[in-house]
Amino acid sequence: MKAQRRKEMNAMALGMLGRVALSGVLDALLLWGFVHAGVIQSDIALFYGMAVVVVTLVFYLLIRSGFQRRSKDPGLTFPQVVAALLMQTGFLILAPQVGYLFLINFFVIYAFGALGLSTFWNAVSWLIGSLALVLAFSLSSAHLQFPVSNNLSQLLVCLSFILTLGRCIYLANMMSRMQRKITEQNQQLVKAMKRVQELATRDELTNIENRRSLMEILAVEQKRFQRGGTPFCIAILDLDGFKSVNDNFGHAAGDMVLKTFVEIVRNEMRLSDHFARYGGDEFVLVLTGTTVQEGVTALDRICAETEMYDWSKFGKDIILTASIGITDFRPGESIDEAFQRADMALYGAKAAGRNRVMISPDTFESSDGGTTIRAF
Ligand SMILES: Nc1nc2c(ncn2[C@@H]2O[C@H](COP(=O)(O)OP(=O)(O)OP(=O)(O)O)[C@@H](O)[C@H]2O)c(=O)[nH]1
Repeated sequence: MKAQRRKEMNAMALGMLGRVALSGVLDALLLWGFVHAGVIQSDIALFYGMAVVVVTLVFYLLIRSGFQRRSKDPGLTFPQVVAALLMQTGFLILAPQVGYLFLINFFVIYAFGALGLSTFWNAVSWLIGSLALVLAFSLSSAHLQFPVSNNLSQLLVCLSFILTLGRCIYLANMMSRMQRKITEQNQQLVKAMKRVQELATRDELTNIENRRSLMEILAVEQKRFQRGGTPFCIAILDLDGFKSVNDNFGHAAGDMVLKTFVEIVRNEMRLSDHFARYGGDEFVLVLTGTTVQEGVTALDRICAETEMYDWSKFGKDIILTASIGITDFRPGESIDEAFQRADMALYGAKAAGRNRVMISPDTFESSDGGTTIRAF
């Protein structure tokens, strides 16, 4: 993976170097035009062309050698910027007759640098460029010219501006494409993180909270209870005879039953309640801000809805009911203690004939199909 990434980085760096070389060749051709227009000597154009070839070759070999792979600047952007600045400054001093051409190249060089350099290294390259300019102006400002003395040189000046603008726009466009790509990657990352979070906290089959998430929810509710005394109840819900659905109609039918039961509960619970799959056909409802009596009313409705539901669409003659044990959370106790009480109440509901809500032992009440009865 790392080797692949390095290969990609190297290919990108070489691609960029190719573009820089092409830019240098364009300048060499323009200079050749100025030779024909009688503005400069041919050796300046020749020398410029050779400098482009040598600098490109040196950076090509350096990037290919891979010695910079582990550095923060694997594409050698900073050395390339400095080399280009010094080269333009050198030719500004050597050929001030076409000095404007080397000066406007500074814009292209800094646009190139902005693609890959940090703020610090951009500032350093700006400082180096500024010092080089001071040197160049102090040595050759008296001879600096804007060569528009004949038609050909006018045409070449116009062409050089067009090409420079084109190169700046090209680099700016590259930058905005890179930014778009980064934005897209960030969005994908956020999506992936959301998915990971979902996988960690959601039950895959029913898309409600899973056991792990339930424990976190209960810990939060416990703290809230300890701080402000906001009451909450824990109810454990279990389908009666669910195993026979699997055995007689297959796992897929069993899955549909579980999903449907979740929908029944969701229709009856309040938005502030939490619903989790504890495992298999066992579910937990955390009823917040609710007393046991209030909770029982909602749970009775769940029992009634489950009993009335037409389960036969998942398998001939399926009849399903739910047993539920409920307890309130009490001061000073642990989640485990409350949970055990709810579990005992569920056990009581099963033992008392199923299809009912049973309130935890020391509350001494249960219900049967909506009718509250004493059971403990
Ligand atoms: N289809 C399906 N079945 C599951 C899943 N997870 C657990 N089960 C099955 O659910 C059944 C739960 O067993 P029990 O709790 O004994 O089922 P029951 O028949 O409802 O028993 P009682 O609660 O005593 O009425 C087992 O057969 C498990 O294989 C699941 O994700 N999908």
